[in-house]
Amino acid sequence: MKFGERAAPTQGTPAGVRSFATMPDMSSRSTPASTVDAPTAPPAFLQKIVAQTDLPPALALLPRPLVFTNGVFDILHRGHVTYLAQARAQGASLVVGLNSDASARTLGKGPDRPLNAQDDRAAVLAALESVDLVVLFDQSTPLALLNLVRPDLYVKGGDYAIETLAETTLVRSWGGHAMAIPLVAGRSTTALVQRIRRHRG
Ligand SMILES: Nc1ncnc2c1ncn2[C@@H]1O[C@H](COP(=O)(O)OP(=O)(O)OP(=O)(O)O)[C@@H](O)[C@H]1O
Ligand SMILES: O=P(O)(O)O[C@@H]1O[C@H]([C@H](O)CO)[C@@H](O)[C@H](O)[C@@H]1O
Repeated sequence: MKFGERAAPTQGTPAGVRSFATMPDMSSRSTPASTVDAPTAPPAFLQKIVAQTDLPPALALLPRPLVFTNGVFDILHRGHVTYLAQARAQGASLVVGLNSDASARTLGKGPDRPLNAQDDRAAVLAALESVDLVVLFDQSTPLALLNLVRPDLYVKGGDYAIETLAETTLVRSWGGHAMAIPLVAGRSTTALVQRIRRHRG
C-alpha cells in the first residue's frame, strides 16, 4: 500500500508504522499529513547484505542455479543495472561480491575512488530486485569468496576477457560455468565522474 492510502485495518503492521486503525482522525484538522510518524524500521533490503561468516545459512535459502558476479559498483549506472538483471536471468538467484573500500583502492581506478563508501554501495545494490545477496570482500580478487559461494555460474561484463580470468578456471573446477555479458556502450562510472568534473569547470 502506498503512503497515504486508506485500507482496512490489518494485523501485523510493521514495527514503527502505526496502523491507520489506531491513528487519530485528522480529516477535520488542518494538520498536514506529513506529521504522521515516519517509519523507523530499517528497510528490508538491508537483510540482503551478509558477512562472509553468515554466508552458509543465507546461501542455503537461495534457489539454484546460483549466479555470482563481483565488482566495485561505485556509482551505479544503466550498464550496471542491465548487466545485473541479465546475470540474474541466467539462473534463479544472484550473489554479488562487492569490493570493500580497501580492496577497491588497490584497483587503480584513481586516488579518490571509490567515491561511495562500501556500506552505501552495498545498500544501493541490495535495493535492486535482481540482487539476492551482497557480500563484501577485502582481497584484490574475489577468488576466496568465489570458493566459499561455489556458484553454478560466474558472470562478468564484456570489459573482461572471460576465458583469461582466474575466476573462470576456479568455477570450472567444481563443474560451474563462466559467461561474459555484453557491455552497454558508453556507460561507466569513470566516464560519469569525468563528465561531472568537466561540467563543474
Ligand atoms: N556499461 C556496462 N555494461 C555492462 N556491464 C558493465 C558496464 N559497466 C560495468 N559493467 C560491469 O559491472 C561490474 C562492475 O563494474 P565496475 O564497477 O568496474 O563498473 P565501471 O562503470 O566500469 O566502473 P569504473 O569506471 O569505475 O571502472 C563489472 O562486472 C563490469 O563488467
Ligand atoms: O568493478 P570491477 O573493476 O569490474 O571489478 C573487479 O573485477 C576483478 C575481476 O574479477 C578480474 O579478476 C576483480 O579482481 C576486482 O577485485 C574487482 O572486483
